[in-house]
Amino acid sequence: MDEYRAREVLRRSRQKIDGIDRDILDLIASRIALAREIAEAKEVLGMEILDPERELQIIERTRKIARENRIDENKLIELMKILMDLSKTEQKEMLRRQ
Ligand SMILES: C=C(O[C@@H]1C=C(C(=O)O)C=C[C@H]1O)C(=O)O
Repeated sequence: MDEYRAREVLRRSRQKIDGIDRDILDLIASRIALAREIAEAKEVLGMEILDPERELQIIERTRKIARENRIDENKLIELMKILMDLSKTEQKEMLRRQ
């Protein structure tokens, strides 16, 4: 790869990463919106916000996807746990505000 091409790859790849980051953040917002809906349903059903069995399923699915894509599985699981913590915080906040 010559220098001209390398600069082009850097510019284009960063542009794509910016688009992907935007999509990821939009998807996180959609995930939180769904979690808020789930919180309302759980309240009607008398269920706890925390569902350890469901979280375990999500973690196992994440582990599988990490392995398939050769991504550090502990890091990817850590990321999913942050997303789940975020959704539980938002669920609690939404029920508190009701
Ligand atoms: C969103 C839910 O509530 C909690 C948050 C979860 C999540 O962010 O995926 C999963 C299980 C629950 O601990 C749910 O029960 O589906």
